[in-house]
Amino acid sequence: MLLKDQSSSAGMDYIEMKRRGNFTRRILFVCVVFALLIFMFKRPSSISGSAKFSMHEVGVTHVLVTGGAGYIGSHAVLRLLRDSYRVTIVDNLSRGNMGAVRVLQGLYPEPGRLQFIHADLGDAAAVEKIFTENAFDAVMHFAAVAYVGESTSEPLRYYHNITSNTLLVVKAMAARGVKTLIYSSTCATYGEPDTMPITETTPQVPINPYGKAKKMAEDIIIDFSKTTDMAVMILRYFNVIGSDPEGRLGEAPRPELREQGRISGACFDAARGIIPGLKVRGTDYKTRDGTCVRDYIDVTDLIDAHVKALAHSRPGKVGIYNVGTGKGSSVKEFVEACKKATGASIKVDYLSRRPGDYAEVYSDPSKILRELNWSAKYTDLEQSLSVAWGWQKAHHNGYDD
Ligand SMILES: O=c1ccn([C@@H]2O[C@H](COP(=O)(O)OP(=O)(O)O[C@H]3OC[C@@H](O)[C@H](O)[C@H]3O)[C@@H](O)[C@H]2O)c(=O)[nH]1
Repeated sequence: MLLKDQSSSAGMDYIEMKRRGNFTRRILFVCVVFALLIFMFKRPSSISGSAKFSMHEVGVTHVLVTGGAGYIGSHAVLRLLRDSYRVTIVDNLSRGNMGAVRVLQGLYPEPGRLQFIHADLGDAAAVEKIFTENAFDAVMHFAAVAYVGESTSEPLRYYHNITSNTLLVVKAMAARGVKTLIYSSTCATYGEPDTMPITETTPQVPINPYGKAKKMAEDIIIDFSKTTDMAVMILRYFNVIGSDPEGRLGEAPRPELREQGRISGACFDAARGIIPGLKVRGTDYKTRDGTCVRDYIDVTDLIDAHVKALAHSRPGKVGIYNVGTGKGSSVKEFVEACKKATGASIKVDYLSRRPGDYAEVYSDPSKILRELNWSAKYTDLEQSLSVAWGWQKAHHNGYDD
């Protein structure tokens, strides 16, 4: 009986152990499945990224940079190459500089790292060919004419170059299944808002053809993105200044466009004595000193925002961000900072208002901080201008030196 009881108890123990073993295996199996599900959902898809992964790690290696020979585009190419991306530049060299491309080629001579294509984005056949012959993972679309004053005297050039060319780029991307677009937009799309600072939900009421053309390009991109799983990031830049802190690249506007040019170029030209003095356009605005107020953002910070935008882009999602410092400086304050940075006594002439200008714009950059963990680091105007002046002094004739 005892024996029987013992054997029966041993049998019971064996059954109990087996039951517990099965139970443990089941729990383990459920845990493994659960862990796998968490891993799959947390892992970014091949095109999108996350804060932890660079786009390169998750699969984006080849970026098309339109306007990569230009001031902002060339700085973007430098950063992308530094971060191990493959880059193709397409530029019609109407405003950009082959000299900038040569600098980049010299820094990254390895075959396959940097390709340059001389083409106009208004040439539909050329654009189609570029997209057919290359497999791009993402496009950073910088190429554009970008002078507010010029846009009022040559509006058709602006609608063609900005709006129509963007349409062709987006069409080509759609045809070839390129799923990530980082678009260079502008604070000029807001026009002259009643309240400051400008948030991304501030109504866009552009007052010059430049701002209107960019707003239309934004609309094209946003409407198209609703019909696809394209990942879109629209960055609305404020006023870009500065240059590569290592002095490899700079801003070299076309000499023939001097009269149309931006305040930074005009200040440097005046400091170098290339032009007799700086023309300040408008002193009767309702601002603290009567001159226009702008939010000056360093190009190094701006490009960092692009890299973060690329990393955070998600299929089927459109992200819209202001890229600025959140601080406004008047033209007079800008000129004072430029005088200190260059050590030159810049002669200033005060003229009437420039057509298309708005009195005051500065950004609320809190959305981009919150969502992309980006904020401007180089917020000292004089410091940014000193860095840019370093390149300007060494390149009296731009990239031709
Ligand atoms: O020679 C000059 C140039 C400019 N200015 C003034 O300086 C201020 C800034 O003008 P800029 O031309 O440098 O810049 P804007 O504000 O017109 O547009 C700029 O910022 C937004 C970007 O998207 C545009 O591409 C860029 O041109 C304006 O008040 C303008 O009238 C001068 O007083 N003299």
